[in-house]
Amino acid sequence: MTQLTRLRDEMRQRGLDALWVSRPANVRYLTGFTSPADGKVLVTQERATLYTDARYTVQAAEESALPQFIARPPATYEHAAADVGRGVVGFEADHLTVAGLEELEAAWPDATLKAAPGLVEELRSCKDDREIEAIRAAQALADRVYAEVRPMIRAGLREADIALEIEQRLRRAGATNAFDVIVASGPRGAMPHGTASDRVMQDGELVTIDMGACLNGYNSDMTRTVAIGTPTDEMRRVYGAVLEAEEAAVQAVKPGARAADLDALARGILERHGLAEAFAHSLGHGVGLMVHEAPGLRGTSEDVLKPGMLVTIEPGAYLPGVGGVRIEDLVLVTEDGYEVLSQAVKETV
Ligand SMILES: CSCC[C@H](N)C(=O)N1CCC[C@H]1C(=O)O
Repeated sequence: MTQLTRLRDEMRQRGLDALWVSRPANVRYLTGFTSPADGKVLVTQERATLYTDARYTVQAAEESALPQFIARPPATYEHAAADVGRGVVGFEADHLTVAGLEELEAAWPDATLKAAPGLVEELRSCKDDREIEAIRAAQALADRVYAEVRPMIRAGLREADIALEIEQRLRRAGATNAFDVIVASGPRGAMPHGTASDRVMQDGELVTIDMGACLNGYNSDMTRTVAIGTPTDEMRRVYGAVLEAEEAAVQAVKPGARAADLDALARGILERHGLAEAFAHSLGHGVGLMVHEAPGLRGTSEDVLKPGMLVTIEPGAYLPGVGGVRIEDLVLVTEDGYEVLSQAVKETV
């Protein structure tokens, strides 16, 4: 079943005659258009039209098989009005701004606009073979770059030197950073989003590297924590606890597993090590056209894992003023279990 066919089924079930798609990752998913921030899609049961402007006339025609209408609002909305008519039109309430909604209401006075959050995101959460191969390739590149850069993580270099090496190598290979590289050394390891700073790394420290490649629009995401020299007994103990939680959660990945249960499994292990408070975020998230997408692996999630989902498993422990550890793998949910896509070595510290 194609993406549009699946989407139309969902729209029927929700009583939508049309869907106005504004979130860039969703626009890209449905159209293949690689500048989706400047595109929108109107999907009905009969038609799907990509709307973009004249800067993209050639590009959109090259990239998308969908019919295109090149214009800017209000001409965009005037054209779409013919398909919208008096129907019920879903909009992406978790993306469209209030001003954007007001524009649609003014342009389509006869239509009924209805919040339809998460419709395309739900479809995107299960990847097809082409998408899985794209993410596999992004992760393989990230693994290779990590292996090349790992020997450079030593006392006397700045965190930023490591991030720069990673970014340059990804770019030479035709990719970009999926997000600003996190290089958090020593006490900065207590910052889960500690993007690389000018701090000079020192002997006896742990260093957390969280990196991803974005290749052909698809992302990877992986974290390793490594030691420079010999870290303190306390940090070695924390590392062991995080590794235990990470491996247990990975091994529990399978179709039917509840995301909330996976989070609780990892959290329970860290709690037994006295690190419940130190695990300051959720266990993981889906990865695809966006670095963070469905499913959410957190305590409040109602998501259940299905084959084709690609998720991170990334428990961490953060001790303010002391340091931190995070270990993250990118894991594919298979028909009968899981496959770990991230292959970078996990070191003993
Ligand atoms: C800014 S993107 C961060 C990527 C990273 N692997 C990640 O997803 N996380 C690091 C801390 C927890 C988790 C998050 O929820 O941001």
